[in-house]
Amino acid sequence: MRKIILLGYMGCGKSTIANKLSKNIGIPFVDLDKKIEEKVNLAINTIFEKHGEIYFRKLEHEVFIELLNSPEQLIIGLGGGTPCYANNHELLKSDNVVSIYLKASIETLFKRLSTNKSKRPLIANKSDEEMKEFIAMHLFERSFYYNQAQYKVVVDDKTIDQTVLDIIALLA
Ligand SMILES: Nc1ncnc2c1ncn2[C@@H]1O[C@H](COP(=O)(O)OP(=O)(O)OP(=O)(O)O)[C@@H](O)[C@H]1O
Ligand SMILES: O=C(O)C1=C[C@@H](O)[C@@H](O)[C@H](O)C1
Ligand SMILES: [Mg+2]
Repeated sequence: MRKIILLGYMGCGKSTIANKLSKNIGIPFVDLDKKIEEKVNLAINTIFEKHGEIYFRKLEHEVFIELLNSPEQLIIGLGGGTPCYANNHELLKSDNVVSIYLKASIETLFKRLSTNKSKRPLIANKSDEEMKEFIAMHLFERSFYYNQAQYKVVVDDKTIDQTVLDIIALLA
């Protein structure tokens, strides 16, 4: 069954948008980060601390494949780094997959992340200045992978509902 995949940088709104989209179109939403946490019964932060990022990326790949192979129709919200590791970007073009990059500017990401960074291990300990610099560099490095998505929706200056409507228009 078809999978609708939302991807993009931390804070671009994958979980928020996917939740609302799920309610609007009646397709269940699964958040990859949450699935990973459930599988090993540890928070993402703890997985990074205890086992390191390489372990996390292997787990992330495995759980992503499991979700893609599940028989149900699903909306899948990826983790911010998912497309950038383990050739996951190639899976964005699989049969029965609609992949959508939620594209946010550095300013939008900075605004959204600065109020809520403690659960995001890659930025949790950075000052505002360091964070801005980090987002700019990291987004640049990752853009190649994000741009492998089939569709792109710009989210800057849009409400949650506007972005959801843009996605519904793409799916029609
Ligand atoms: N117009 C908007 N669209 C989406 N999210 C918004 C919007 N305005 C504010 N936000 C806020 O941006 C924050 C980041 O959103 P969210 O957690 O959904 O991002 P994410 O892409 O799932 O991040 P992560 O990769 O870290 O899981 C949330 O606090 C959300 O409420
Ligand atoms: O951008 C990233 O690499 C990450 C984003 C989050 O969704 C989590 O998957 C984790 O914190 C790593
Ligand atoms: Mg999320």
